[in-house]
Amino acid sequence: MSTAAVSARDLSLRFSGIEGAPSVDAVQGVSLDIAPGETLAILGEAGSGKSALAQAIAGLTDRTVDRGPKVIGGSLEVLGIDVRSLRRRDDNELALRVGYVPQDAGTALDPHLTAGENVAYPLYQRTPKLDRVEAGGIVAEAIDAMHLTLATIPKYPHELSRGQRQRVAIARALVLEPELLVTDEATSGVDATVRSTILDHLAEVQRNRGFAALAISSEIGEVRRLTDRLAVMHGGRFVGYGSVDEVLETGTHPYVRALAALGRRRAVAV
Ligand SMILES: Nc1ncnc2c1ncn2[C@@H]1O[C@H](COP(=O)(O)OP(=O)(O)OP(=O)(O)O)[C@@H](O)[C@H]1O
Repeated sequence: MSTAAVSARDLSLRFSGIEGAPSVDAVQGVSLDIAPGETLAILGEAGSGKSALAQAIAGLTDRTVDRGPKVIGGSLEVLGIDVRSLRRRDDNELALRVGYVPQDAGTALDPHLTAGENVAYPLYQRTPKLDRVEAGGIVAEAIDAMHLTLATIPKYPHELSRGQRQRVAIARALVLEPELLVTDEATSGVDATVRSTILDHLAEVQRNRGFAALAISSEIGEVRRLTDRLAVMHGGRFVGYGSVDEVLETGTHPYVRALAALGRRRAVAV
């Protein structure tokens, strides 16, 4: 039997407060499974703990990054690795196997590097002496997989549109051919048409490569395009978990009811 891509049991995460601020219990008692090749989408209002969960699943905790969330309870295994066992110095194994597209990833690209150099960055982290021609080929393929033209490669982030920057960030997250892709609102701030194109390209790459994915989204329509599996977060907890229809039809939490009503109104409008 193959190992689950992600397995969390009763997981709780806390941010320690900085400069005297109180700590924040961002995630409380969450359990979830993602099988190899499967996608789980997460919906929830601002501040419900989605990003904290995404960070921990990407292996970014207080042990590996500054101001990362601390696992304070339960367990979290990602690609067979106990996230609690990661250390700053040896966290590379997960970093190289999990692609992470953080919130506002496009804005987080290095402004001093071209799009191509941004995408190549993880390749050189893994293999510092990688042949430049080989790296160029891999970068071109990654750019092309997100349906960006090769003319994008020498451009700097400020010369690209927001949608193009998001796609460069996704290409960068995919360049090492990760076994798991974690996206934190990969299409936020991008207009509806471009959003739809990006989702199609992502789905295409996933079909071809078969990686598992955790996709944080802010929109039920987007979730339906990505997957049939949904978790809904509210106040750090899961208030719905299962197939999209099952969650929306049987969920009793007011936030889930509101989501279901919104979905119905949209369906009527279409
Ligand atoms: N680095 C941090 N240090 C302290 N508290 C944090 C940190 N990051 C997030 N928080 C707090 O943890 C809680 C959960 O935040 P999180 O970003 O995970 O929510 P979210 O659902 O992703 O929200 P959004 O959609 O706004 O990003 C919030 O109360 C937030 O203010």
